[in-house]
Amino acid sequence: MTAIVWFRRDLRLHDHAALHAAMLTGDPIIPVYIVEDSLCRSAVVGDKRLHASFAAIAALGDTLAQLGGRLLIRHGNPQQVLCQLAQETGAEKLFFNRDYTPEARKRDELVSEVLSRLGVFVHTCKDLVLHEPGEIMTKQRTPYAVFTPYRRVWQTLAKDRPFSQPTRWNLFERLKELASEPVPTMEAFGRKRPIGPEWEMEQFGELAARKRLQQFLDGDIYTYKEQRDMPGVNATSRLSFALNAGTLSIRTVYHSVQEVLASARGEQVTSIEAFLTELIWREFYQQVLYFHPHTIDHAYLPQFETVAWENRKDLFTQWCHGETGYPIVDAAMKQLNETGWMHNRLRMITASFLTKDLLVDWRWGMAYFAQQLIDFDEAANIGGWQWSASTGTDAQPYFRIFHPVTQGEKFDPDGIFVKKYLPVLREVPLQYIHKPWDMPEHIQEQAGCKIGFDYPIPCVDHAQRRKLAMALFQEAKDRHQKTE
Ligand SMILES: Cc1cc2nc3c(=O)[nH]c(=O)nc-3n(C[C@H](O)[C@H](O)[C@H](O)COP(=O)(O)OP(=O)(O)OC[C@H]3O[C@@H](n4cnc5c(N)ncnc54)[C@H](O)[C@@H]3O)c2cc1C
Repeated sequence: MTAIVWFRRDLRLHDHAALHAAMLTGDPIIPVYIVEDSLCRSAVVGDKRLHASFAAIAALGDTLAQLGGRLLIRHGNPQQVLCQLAQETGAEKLFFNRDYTPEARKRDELVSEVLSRLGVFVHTCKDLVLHEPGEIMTKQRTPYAVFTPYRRVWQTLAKDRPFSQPTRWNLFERLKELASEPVPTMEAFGRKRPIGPEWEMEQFGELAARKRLQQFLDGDIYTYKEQRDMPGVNATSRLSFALNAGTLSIRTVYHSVQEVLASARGEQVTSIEAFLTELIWREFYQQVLYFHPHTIDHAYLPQFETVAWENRKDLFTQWCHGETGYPIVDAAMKQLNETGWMHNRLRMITASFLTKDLLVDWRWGMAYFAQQLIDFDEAANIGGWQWSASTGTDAQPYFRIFHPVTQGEKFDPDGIFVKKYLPVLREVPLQYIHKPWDMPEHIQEQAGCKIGFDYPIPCVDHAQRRKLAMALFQEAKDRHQKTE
């Protein structure tokens, strides 16, 4: 018998549930990745995000080649590709790891149905999370909508251990004879490849992910709690791409952290626990989306579905380009546009600013993040946006609105982050760094930064917009109450 292992958001060989399950059968294995061309051509996926995925696929292909194997690459719709591969090779089993987004579930159900009809045994595994949607429910068997009680239950449950590595790779012997496309390239899809050492292919593979985890465990995890909100310090794990592309498994991360925790003392323990809490948020949002698929483009809280957003295109464009005149917002958007990643505190600040200061619909910002982020994860992105826009589960209340100046002063007190991404502000004295419009003219001259010329005048007045935002939310709430 032969088993196909379909790689998707799990681009690694270590601690891979579906691969492990397939190996246990003792059957020779055909590893395959299916490229969905329409997605690679779609503007919904930006160049940086696409490049990072291609690089992770290439790294997996290289590792398999070093083992004397090969990653088959095929293009097309998954059920057709997999049916054809099963017929071509006589494979009677298909293994893959479960994914929980509405689109992925639809695709996987179809694949399972079509292949089962062909007589192929379809085996799916838990791999993306430690606890799947449905494993943690309230006493009334409803999904949790509030994080803290969800977290409490999550913490009490036993966790799967990482899977052991096979000592011998039993790969399909005619693997090299099977037709395979080359690893997809940016050029093939008419895309621009980002340039610079940080974009080298090896930065995105399994090996790089394991190194990043080790570095984090050797240092920043011990100070995570006090430094995690400071974008200038850059002390978070930066594991989000690896966890979403699956170049690293969540079991490996969790159990490695547990080992570090076992020998930690005092403040270190609180810090490590704060990091673990973030991993729980990741799973919390997976189950929110699973049970509330409409939150993909509708507010979780129905009372805020009809907020009368202004949706001014000019303001949205200024936000996308980092030209709002508020340094912490602009520097954050530059970080996103240049690196494909943004610090969590800044994701909250920019999302709050777009929705509550610019009064632009959260769905616009969410789509922009989805295009730009290399660590894009549908559930986390929806969760983060709806939290910031006050429309989601356990969200920031709509009347608690981030002040873009005080957020900057609190979380980038030395202006290190702002100066890094907005070099035009480098000579601006610290007292003005988060409100450069307050600089007297002679200081603007000394700093080489004329407001309105070298750096924009704020595009809106925060105090006014805050009042307007609160009124719009209140109106939506009142409208909803009347219709109930
Ligand atoms: C508006 C908005 C949009 C977001 N979009 C995404 C997204 O598309 N993809 C994504 O992975 N995260 C998203 N997040 C969550 C968070 O910002 C990132 O996971 C985090 O910044 C990644 O950096 P890190 O790996 O250094 O995080 P760390 O602080 O080191 O956290 C470790 C891991 O925990 C998980 N995590 C941390 N914070 C959150 C969170 N708030 N929600 C869910 N999981 C979390 C991630 O997997 C992360 O890698 C979003 C947050 C907001 C506010």
